[in-house]
Amino acid sequence: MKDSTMHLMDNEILSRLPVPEIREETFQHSYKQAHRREDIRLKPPKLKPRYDTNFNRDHTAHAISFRGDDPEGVADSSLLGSTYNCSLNETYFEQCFTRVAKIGEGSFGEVFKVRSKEDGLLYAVKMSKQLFRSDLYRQERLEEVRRYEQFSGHKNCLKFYRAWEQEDRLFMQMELCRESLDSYLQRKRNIPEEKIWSILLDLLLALKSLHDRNLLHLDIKLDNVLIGDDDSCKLADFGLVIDVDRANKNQATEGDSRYVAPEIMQGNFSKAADIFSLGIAMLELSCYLELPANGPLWQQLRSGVYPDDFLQKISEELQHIIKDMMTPDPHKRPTVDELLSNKRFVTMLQRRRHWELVNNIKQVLRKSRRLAWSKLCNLKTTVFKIFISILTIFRFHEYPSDQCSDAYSAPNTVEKKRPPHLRSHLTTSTPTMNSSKAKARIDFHFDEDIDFGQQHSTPYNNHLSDNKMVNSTPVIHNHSGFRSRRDLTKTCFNDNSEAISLDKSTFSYLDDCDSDEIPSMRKPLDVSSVRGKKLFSKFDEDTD
Ligand SMILES: Nc1ncnc2c1ncn2[C@@H]1O[C@H](COP(=O)(O)OP(=O)(O)OP(=O)(O)O)[C@@H](O)[C@H]1O
Ligand SMILES: [Mg+2]
Repeated sequence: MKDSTMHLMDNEILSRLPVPEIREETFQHSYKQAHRREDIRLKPPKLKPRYDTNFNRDHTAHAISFRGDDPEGVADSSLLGSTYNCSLNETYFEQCFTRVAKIGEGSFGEVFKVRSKEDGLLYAVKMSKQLFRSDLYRQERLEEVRRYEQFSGHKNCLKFYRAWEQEDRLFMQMELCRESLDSYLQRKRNIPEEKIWSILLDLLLALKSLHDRNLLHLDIKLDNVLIGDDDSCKLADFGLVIDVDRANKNQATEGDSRYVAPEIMQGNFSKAADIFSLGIAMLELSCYLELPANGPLWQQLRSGVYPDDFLQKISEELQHIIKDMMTPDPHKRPTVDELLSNKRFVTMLQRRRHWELVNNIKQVLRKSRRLAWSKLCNLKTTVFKIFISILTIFRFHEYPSDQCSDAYSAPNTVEKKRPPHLRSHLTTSTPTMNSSKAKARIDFHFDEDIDFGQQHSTPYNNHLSDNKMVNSTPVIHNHSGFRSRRDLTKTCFNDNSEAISLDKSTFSYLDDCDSDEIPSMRKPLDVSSVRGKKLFSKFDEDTD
């Protein structure tokens, strides 16, 4: 009886909400990378920039800022600091930063951890993946700069330093955060409820600053929340932010389908859509639930059917607030102010204010310690370089040369007994830098000698057979019920979207790696978002 009722309810839900039409490969950036060469052959040549400016003809970097009078947001190079010499052949990025590592990638940008040559501190630089192909595309990217500048002063929004464009690409220098909330969840799995309340409060405060200005974020998800040095959560990725008054389906772009509010499918954009996304993100965070990207479970979560067995783990108070935020009817969802007036948040805010001074002092101390350490590191590096130079002069030391690799092919040499050596030239998927220095060369020691060319995707993917790529947004074909993220940690998907189990032997080359750590190890370079995917196709058909 119960089954048939559920069945009827499912059918009713299915007829009510359009399902996002998302094909598997839209989630699989790595998949796209693997087929990149063929793609290039079939595609017409890339469009040349069409916008009518003279800025990049001379390849000089130009600062972008909306803080001045210019509504176009274009400022001169003086804002870029004194270190930059535009007559040199190197880009501003190369001249002023040392690239430490690639820390993230989304649908629009690649993010690098860098050290500034100006002050020796670490920052994050987000570089747009695609060249500006049109004025509109460039304006859209620049809009993100405007929003970052607007919210940079808020404690719970990502701090922004400067932006510039060079060679038809946008660069943004931002505070470096420890990790995203998504990778934090992947690492911790069971986050204490106290912490979840604190995260929710941080994000509500960030969202309030947007909603008070009549702006919508439209891409709230765990991947777009970063954890700062002071342990607070910061809302990031303002690429889809839009004014409520302009928010209709022609101007706005919907975010990740896992977090999208149901009414967005009807082209109805409002502040309530952000509340829904935050609510479902909190459900994922507190219950470690794998959010579906489409299908019946996607429908259920948007129709007032909640995964009660998962929700049992958390207090009724938290359950209640999450369910409220996920109410299917956008008009019945609480606003940010209503949520913040909850007694619990009021008490938490009072306590925070009480400790504000102590926390600020702690933060200043931490920053000065880091600054002193980075100066010390610079000093150590200089001393070491001088020492090596002296040794080289007296021929006690030789710099490694490319000839070294020949030793591996020489028979009966000592080197042959070394562990097999894999050389991979990792470059970004967007080779912007002319200088060969820009290509980070990384050597890995794995089981076999493999050279896999110049793709940027994570090398361990290549140990799996072709296209068994793992992505942070896998398409789930199991509709039997809600799943914990834990269930997917040892699963990846093959060409036919069939789940394949990954056991530790698959990753045997990761010798001392605990199998539980596998997912987080392969996570960082995955593309998390399906932003910009057209979800309206069904709606469009219906209305046409
Ligand atoms: N300041 C930062 N510090 C640390 N990591 C960062 C920072 N900015 C971005 N990242 C990492 O890089 C990833 C991609 O960044 P971001 O979301 O800004 O790019 P995007 O292309 O706009 O993404 P999306 O696909 O969500 O639209 C983030 O999910 C995060 O993991
Ligand atoms: Mg993002």
